[in-house]
Amino acid sequence: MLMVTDFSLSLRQTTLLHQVSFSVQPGEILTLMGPSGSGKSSLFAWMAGALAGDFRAEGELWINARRCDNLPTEQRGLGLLFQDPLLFEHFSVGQNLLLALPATIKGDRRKAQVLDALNAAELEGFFHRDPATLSGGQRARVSLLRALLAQPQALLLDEPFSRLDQHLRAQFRRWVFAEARARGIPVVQVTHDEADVPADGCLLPIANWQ
Ligand SMILES: Nc1ncnc2c1ncn2[C@@H]1O[C@H](COP(=O)(O)OP(=O)(O)OP(=O)(O)O)[C@@H](O)[C@H]1O
Repeated sequence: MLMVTDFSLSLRQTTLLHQVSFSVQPGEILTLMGPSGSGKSSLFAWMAGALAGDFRAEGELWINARRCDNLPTEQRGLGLLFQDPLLFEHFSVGQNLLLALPATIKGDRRKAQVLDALNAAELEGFFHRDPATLSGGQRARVSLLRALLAQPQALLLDEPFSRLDQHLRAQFRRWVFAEARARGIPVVQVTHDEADVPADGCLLPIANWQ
């Protein structure tokens, strides 16, 4: 389970968010929606341990009963998906995915797991592909595989569907949510599009404070 308690965020003298709390069960999808500039991406950056700039943040982040807000990013166990998936462009698709695997997976099992994941994502034959040659939908799927292969405790989605055309968007969204449910991963997403909110998901409005 992922839980945020009493999260407050201010930027210089301005309070952006005041005591926001939520929890997300395994396989559940929580959607944060709110006006531009209300602090949604900054909340994500704080959860990921990457809040920079002049912000002041308070609150607690718990992931599977472990307090994480004081841990370095790499120890939080979060998978992240953004609007513009960043891949290592000088590595192949397969190498990008191998890098995501935990060190506990050894030897031949590493490549086998990556090949299985590519097959499951209908990307068979893509192991040696140069990321620069991928379509938007293929790149999105590779970025999700990369997040999932790292065996995350929770997934944060910051508008990862918004750059895809409508058909691909619906398809990719279904796939992301199905994977999260099947693996019991709690998901928090930020979106501006109500179509991204699953019928059985929860919606948390983030309003401009004050
Ligand atoms: N690095 C930064 N330094 C200073 N101010 C910043 C920085 N990043 C964002 N801001 C400001 O902080 C506020 C919150 O920004 P944030 O990106 O979290 O909002 P958001 O709700 O995600 O907006 P959007 O829906 O437009 O993505 C905005 O007023 C923004 O201009």
